Amino acid sequence: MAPVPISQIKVGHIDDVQELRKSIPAAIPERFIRDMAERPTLTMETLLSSTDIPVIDFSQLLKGKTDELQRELSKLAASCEEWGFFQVINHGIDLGLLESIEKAAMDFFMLPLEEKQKYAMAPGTIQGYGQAFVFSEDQKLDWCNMFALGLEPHFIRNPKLWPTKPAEFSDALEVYSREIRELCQNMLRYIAMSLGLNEDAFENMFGEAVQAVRMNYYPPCSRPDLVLGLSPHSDGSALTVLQQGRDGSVGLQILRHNTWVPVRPIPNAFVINIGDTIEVLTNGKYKSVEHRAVTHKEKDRLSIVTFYAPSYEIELGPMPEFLDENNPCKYRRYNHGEYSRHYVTSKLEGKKTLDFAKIHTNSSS
Ligand SMILES: O=C(O)CCC(=O)C(=O)O
Ligand SMILES: [Fe+2]
Repeated sequence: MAPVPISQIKVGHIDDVQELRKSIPAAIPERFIRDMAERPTLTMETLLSSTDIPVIDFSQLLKGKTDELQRELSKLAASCEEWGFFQVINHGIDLGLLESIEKAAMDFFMLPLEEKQKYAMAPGTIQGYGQAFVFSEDQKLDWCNMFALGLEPHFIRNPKLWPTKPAEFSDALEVYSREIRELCQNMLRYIAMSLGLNEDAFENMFGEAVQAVRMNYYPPCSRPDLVLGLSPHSDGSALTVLQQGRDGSVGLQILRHNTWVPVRPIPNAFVINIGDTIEVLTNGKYKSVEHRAVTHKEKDRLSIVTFYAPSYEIELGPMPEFLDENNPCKYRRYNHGEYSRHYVTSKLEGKKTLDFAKIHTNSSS
């Protein structure tokens, strides 16, 4: 998340969805109502019939040079190639930490609006409380309140946006983000191995990696069939780690073979997905898959999302290992800081942000 000073943006009035829900529970202002083509289908049938995203057992990856490791690496390769998403179980992160960050996030969202607005996200920026990615008055809004903070390296932090309430918030976030950083580093090592690369290939390339967190709170919505919790997008990161609140609704959906597939949460597991950076580096072998969030009539939902990305300074493009006569180069080389800036100054619109790097050939779509 590069700091982007944008002054001339007119976003119009943005209703706070929690306040809307409290004052007029049935109201859905026009700006939240999606065009027909974007409205979600939310049948029980979809939920029951769809295949679950793959599950990776992290404890199997830790097994050194064994058959178990090889099996799990093959599963990881297939998950990244065919799904772009997987859930990670037995990740070894203390469950107490997951609970404490969930509580801190939830307690923050439950504070009075005046308190949360002390940390308001300025229009066109992406840190603080509010709705990110809104750049015009006619843009549709998401049924979501967000609270986002830059974490690493420290220069991306804005200390004024770190809340003093709840009192445990900052400490919980510090401890949590250290553990998640390590998980990201480990996962990138295994992802490199699953590609037949040197295990340090990504870490060596990334420099001092950028890490940010976004907490998304989706209150219940009286017409979940008309709105989206979060617009379709791919992540601008290398890797994203998502923790879902306990007892929340099923809300995350991924686009697979042109169908929106719900991700059913496994208790205490993380959902991990490939971001745009890995798609570019692998020349599209591993894909950053489009996803969105939907809302629920009675239940609310919380997600705590960590984005892990290369340092802004690095230049990247497809690695030579993924190029040959059958696999022509699909992306140009670019500076990652520039891509980050492009990402955070564009509205969420499917995989459109990656057009920034795509080389358009006659045969490519
Ligand atoms: O809340 C979710 O499940 C999706 C969140 C997400 O995709 C994001 O924050 O980038
Ligand atoms: Fe996302």
